[in-house]
Amino acid sequence: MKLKVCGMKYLENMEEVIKLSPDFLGFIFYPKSPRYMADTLNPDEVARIPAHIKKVGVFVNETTDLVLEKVNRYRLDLAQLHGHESPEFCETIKKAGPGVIKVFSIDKVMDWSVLDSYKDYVDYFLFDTKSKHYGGTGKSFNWEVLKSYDSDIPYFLSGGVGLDNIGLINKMPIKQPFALDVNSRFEIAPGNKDIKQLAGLKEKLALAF
Ligand SMILES: O=C(O)c1ccccc1NCC(=O)[C@H](O)[C@H](O)COP(=O)(O)O
Repeated sequence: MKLKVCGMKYLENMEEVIKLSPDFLGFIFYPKSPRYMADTLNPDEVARIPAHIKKVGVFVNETTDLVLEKVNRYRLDLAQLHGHESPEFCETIKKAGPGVIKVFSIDKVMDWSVLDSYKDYVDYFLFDTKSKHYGGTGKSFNWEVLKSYDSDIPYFLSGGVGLDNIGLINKMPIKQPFALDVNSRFEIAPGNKDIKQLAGLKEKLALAF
C-alpha cells in the first residue's frame, strides 16, 4: 500500500522525511492551516524533491488559476482539492496537466452517488473526516462506511490514520485503499513530522500490507 505524508512545512524536516521514501508528499496551500507552507518552503526546495516521490498540493476552494499557478511554480504532480470543488473545476485542472485527487469529507454516512459526476476528471478520491477546518484533525471517520464503496477509482484513506489503527484496515471487508494519508498523528508540532514515528509506520506497512 502506498504512503502519503501530508503537511510538509520545514526544509530540514522535509529532507528527513524524504529519506524514508514516501510515495507522496503533501503541501498545504490553505492559508488558514497551521501547516500552510508558502512562508517556510520556497518553490525551488519543493521542485527539487526526487521524482519518485510525487508532490501533492492541497487546496481548499481556490480558483483554478491559483491552483495551476502553484502547480507550475512548485512543479507539483497532483492537486488535492479539499474543498467544495465541482466536477467542472476538476476537469479544468486535469486538462491542464496535473493529476487530480478529489477529497470527500465523511461524517457518519456517505452517499457514494455524489462521486459519479467526478469520476472522469480525477485520478484518485481521498476520504477524510468531516470538519469545519477541512483537514488535519487527527480524527477518524467510521471506516465501516467504506464497506459500500465499490467504485473502480482508487482512493486514499485519510483522517486520523495512526500507528494504533492501521492494523484494522486489512481486516475489514472493504475495497482496500490505494494509499494511506497520514498527517497530524505523526507530528511533534503542526508541519513538523516525527521521523521516528514515520519510520515505525513504514516498517509496519511493509509487514502488514
Ligand atoms: O492538514 C491541514 O492542516 C489541512 C487543512 C485544510 C485542508 C487539508 C488539510 N490537510 C490535508 C490532508 O490531506 C490531511 O492529511 C488529512 O486531512 C488528514 O489529516 P489527519 O487527520 O491529521 O491525519
